[in-house]
Amino acid sequence: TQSTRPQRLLGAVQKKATRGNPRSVIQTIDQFCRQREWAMNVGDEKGCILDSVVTETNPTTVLELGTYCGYSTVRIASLLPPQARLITLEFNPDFARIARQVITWAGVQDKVELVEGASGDLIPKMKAQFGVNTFDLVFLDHWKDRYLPDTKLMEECGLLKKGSILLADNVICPGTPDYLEYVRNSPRYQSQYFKSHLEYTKVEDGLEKSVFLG
Ligand SMILES: Cn1cnc(CNC(=O)c2cc(-c3ccc(F)cc3)cc(O)c2O)c1
Ligand SMILES: [Mg+2]
Repeated sequence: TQSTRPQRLLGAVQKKATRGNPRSVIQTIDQFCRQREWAMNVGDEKGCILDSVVTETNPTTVLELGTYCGYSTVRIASLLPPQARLITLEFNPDFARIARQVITWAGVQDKVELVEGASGDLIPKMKAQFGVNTFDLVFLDHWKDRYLPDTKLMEECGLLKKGSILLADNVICPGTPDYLEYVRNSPRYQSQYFKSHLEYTKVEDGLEKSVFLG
């Protein structure tokens, strides 16, 4: 039977990346996506912007919406201080299965909790079921039409505090127009656009960083 692209990406990681070395896992995936097959990881260019936002935020509790193969999960987790934790939500069980193996290969599994399910169902359970108070940083990289409803849901569930950072991928390509309009016009957010390119291409894309003002 035919392998899937995530399975081939995992194969490259297990063949070429050094176990326990997150940077080598990231480098291997980027090389695979440039030389073999494009995949919808945040990628190296936008990944550097993600790294700088993570390090300047120095978060203890991070939420990632959309794990895919775990590329950004590994990127973020590798920058977290020892006690910090990252909860990542993935709807697709096939992606989740691959991501768990990428995360373990990178050796960051102790900082990461991967939860399978729909973000709209899981966000209201964060406090009671996952012991979360508020998130210092949220990385939005899942279905583009879920960015806005899930942001409103996080507000309603009291998961954001004054100073919480939302960092959204793909605000230009594929685009999240309703989300952008909301965070750029709402008095409850201070937003900033980081111009970049769609992963592994010359197409314009970017990250939107929005600070929740409370
Ligand atoms: C199926 N699925 C499970 N999770 C998701 C959420 N992610 C995306 O949809 C996504 C899509 C693209 C993209 C795809 C085709 C294209 F031509 C241009 C861009 C890039 C990204 O960085 C993404 O995050 C989709
Ligand atoms: Mg993306």
